[in-house]
Amino acid sequence: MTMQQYELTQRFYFEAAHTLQRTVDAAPSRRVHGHTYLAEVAVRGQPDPATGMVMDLGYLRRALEPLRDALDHHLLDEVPGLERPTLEGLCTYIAQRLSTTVPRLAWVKVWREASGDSCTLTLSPRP
Ligand SMILES: Nc1nc2c(c(=O)[nH]1)N=C([C@H](O)[C@H](O)COP(=O)(O)OP(=O)(O)OP(=O)(O)O)CN2
Ligand SMILES: [Zn+2]
Repeated sequence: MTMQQYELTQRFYFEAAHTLQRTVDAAPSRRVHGHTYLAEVAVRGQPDPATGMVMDLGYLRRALEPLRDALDHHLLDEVPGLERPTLEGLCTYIAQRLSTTVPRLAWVKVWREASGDSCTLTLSPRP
């Protein structure tokens, strides 16, 4: 029988400003402007027989709190450790920040509901 894998997810949102250097819509993108972002992270695994949980969601929520604090109402261009203020950069940043505190991270998704833009970073399982 194949081993069953569960994905446990937790979502948060943040409001943030940024500027972007790009060739499409270059002038408005260079100006400081803001978006409402949503981010979701998934942990993959099997429930611990003792608890029935892959991971306690309370633990995951606690791990996400400092991340939200670092991003919400910030100018993303100035957030230490966030190399690019793009959806891709945010996925990388969130994955890196969680890598030391959240085991078995499966993917990180960041999106903007209003425009329908999203990026998902899929993390390969550690050998
Ligand atoms: N690959 C990526 N491309 C773009 C990203 C990104 O994170 N990754 N981000 C942006 C911008 O943040 C930008 O503000 C969105 O611009 P745009 O697609 O032009 O949409 P807007 O709603 O801001 O523009 P309207 O002209 O109001 O529709 C761009 N690209
Ligand atoms: Zn933008």
